Amino acid sequence: MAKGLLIVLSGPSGVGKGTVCNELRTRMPDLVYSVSATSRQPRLGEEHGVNYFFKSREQFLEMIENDQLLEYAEYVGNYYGTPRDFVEQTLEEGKDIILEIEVQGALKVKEKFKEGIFVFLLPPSLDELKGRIQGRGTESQATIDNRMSVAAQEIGLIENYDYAVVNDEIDLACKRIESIIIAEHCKVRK
Ligand SMILES: Nc1nc2c(ncn2[C@@H]2O[C@H](COP(=O)(O)OP(=O)(O)O)[C@@H](O)[C@H]2O)c(=O)[nH]1
Ligand SMILES: Nc1ncnc2c1ncn2[C@@H]1O[C@H](COP(=O)(O)OP(=O)(O)O)[C@@H](O)[C@H]1O
Repeated sequence: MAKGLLIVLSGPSGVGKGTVCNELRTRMPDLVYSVSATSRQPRLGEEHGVNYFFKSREQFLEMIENDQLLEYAEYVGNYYGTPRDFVEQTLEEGKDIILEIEVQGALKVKEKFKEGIFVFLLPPSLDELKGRIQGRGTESQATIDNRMSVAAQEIGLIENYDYAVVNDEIDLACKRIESIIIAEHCKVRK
């Protein structure tokens, strides 16, 4: 059986990765989502095992030690990482899986999975990006400033990606990503 496709969706904080992924879940029910582990505190409404596997820093370090993570990164003071077994198992079963991760982690995945499909989600502008983070109301001003400076560095690494998708409207952004996945399935693999 052919292996599934590994799709990596990255982009700055607040660009709409979570929103786009939620919408894709409805539109592409066969696409599997990788649930990451993190040492950050849950936000209101977030559930363990659904949004993230919430871990203490010690538990997270133990996962690194035991080689349970495909990649991990420290981002604005917290650890985030992709559980390895679930990804490998899903691909072996011939199913497509999407990882929503930041740029350092995406570059590490690229070293291991050259055949992965790397998609960068862009905001229409940096002002719009700041507005979206502020509008979400989940971060303090200091965290927002920090995330904005990380965002500028992240956008500078876009050349490592296969596709750039602007998230101007959710519907359009999802259509672009759906089209990419469909096209990748039609590709002649050499
Ligand atoms: N490297 C890596 N980054 C992750 C992982 N899970 C989530 N992230 C990224 O970590 C960053 C911060 O995530 P989060 O605190 O949930 O904030 P938000 O995505 O900006 O709402 C985002 O860019 C996520 O895409 C992971 O498993 N590995
Ligand atoms: N295309 C869009 N147009 C307007 N607002 C959006 C769009 N996509 C996402 N948002 C809003 O931007 C904020 C950040 O989105 P979110 O999905 O949490 O981003 P991320 O997961 O990349 O940090 C949310 O309040 C969300 O409703």
